[in-house]
Amino acid sequence: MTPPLLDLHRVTCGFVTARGVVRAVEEVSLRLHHGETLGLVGESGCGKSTLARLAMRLIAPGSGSIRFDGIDLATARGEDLRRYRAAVQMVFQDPYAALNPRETIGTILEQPLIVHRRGGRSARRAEALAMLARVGLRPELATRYPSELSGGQRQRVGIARALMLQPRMLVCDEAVSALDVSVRSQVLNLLLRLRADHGLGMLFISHDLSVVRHLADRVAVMYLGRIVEFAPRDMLWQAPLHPYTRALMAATPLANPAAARSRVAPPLPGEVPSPLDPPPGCHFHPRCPLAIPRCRQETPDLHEATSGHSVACHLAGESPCALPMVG
Ligand SMILES: Nc1ncnc2c1ncn2[C@@H]1O[C@H](COP(=O)(O)OP(=O)(O)OP(=O)(O)O)[C@@H](O)[C@H]1O
Repeated sequence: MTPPLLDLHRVTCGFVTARGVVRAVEEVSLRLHHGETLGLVGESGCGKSTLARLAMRLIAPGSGSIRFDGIDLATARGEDLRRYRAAVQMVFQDPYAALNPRETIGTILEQPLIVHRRGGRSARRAEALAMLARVGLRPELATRYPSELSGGQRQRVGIARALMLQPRMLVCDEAVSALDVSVRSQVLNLLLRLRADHGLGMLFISHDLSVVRHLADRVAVMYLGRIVEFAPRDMLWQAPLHPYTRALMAATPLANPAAARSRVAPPLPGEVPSPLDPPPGCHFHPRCPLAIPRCRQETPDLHEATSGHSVACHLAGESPCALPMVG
């Protein structure tokens, strides 16, 4: 059987700080299949970027394992590591910060080919021009500098650069969050088209539910370092099971117009607690309108409530009808 493209198994990652250990990611298990887009949503600080950095092998987990196409990232060496590095690329939130201001767009696009020793000078230049066309940019832009481009054009360059090595997976961390609404939908549509053309797998991280709804096949909802719900996109929007997911949807009118009209679910009260000292039991219990004593003591497991739809909530499995409906 083909292994998943990305396979995280009980991954935990903490950061040691002067004030204690920040538990950024706790026991996260996720599988991303070939060609699939996995959306990862949650409020700021819940561990989304840490998960992206783990998948990019920029940091190593404290425990658990991460495999890419069967390759264990902790022990990968030589050819395996080289293959992984070419196959997994990242698109950043702020393309301006991610592009070298002193290099022309053409040179920026050629850089990955130079690093991976692919092609001669003229072949590289031709590939850079072809990639500009593929992301909807004019060839003249190859001689321009990042400062001469608009935000949308820069993000297209960021995407083009990520595609130069013909990767099999893109990690997009808030890739469209900095863009104006109209440019955002153009870039999202570009990503959709490229995904289809290249058969790309995508880990698509965003705090914006409407963006994830547009793009993702399956969605993982994260809260304070843990996955609290995981489901195919339509299933999640039709029947969100976790009170946190419901509250997030209610707080995002665009993600759920029905919820915007009739706010049955309560808005999200309070702030995300500190990951330096997360609440015991279910991390969400201090903000949960439905919390029962068990939620303060016992960590709910992420379990399959219906086929393909997992949730970590003591109440969701037992009496879904008790939960307020959104929309
Ligand atoms: N290098 C680090 N050292 C210490 N703490 C860190 C480090 N990186 C992240 N954190 C902490 O880990 C937690 C998770 O951060 P992370 O950036 O992964 O969350 P996020 O969901 O991506 O949030 P945002 O959308 O704001 O980036 C936060 O409390 C953050 O302050």
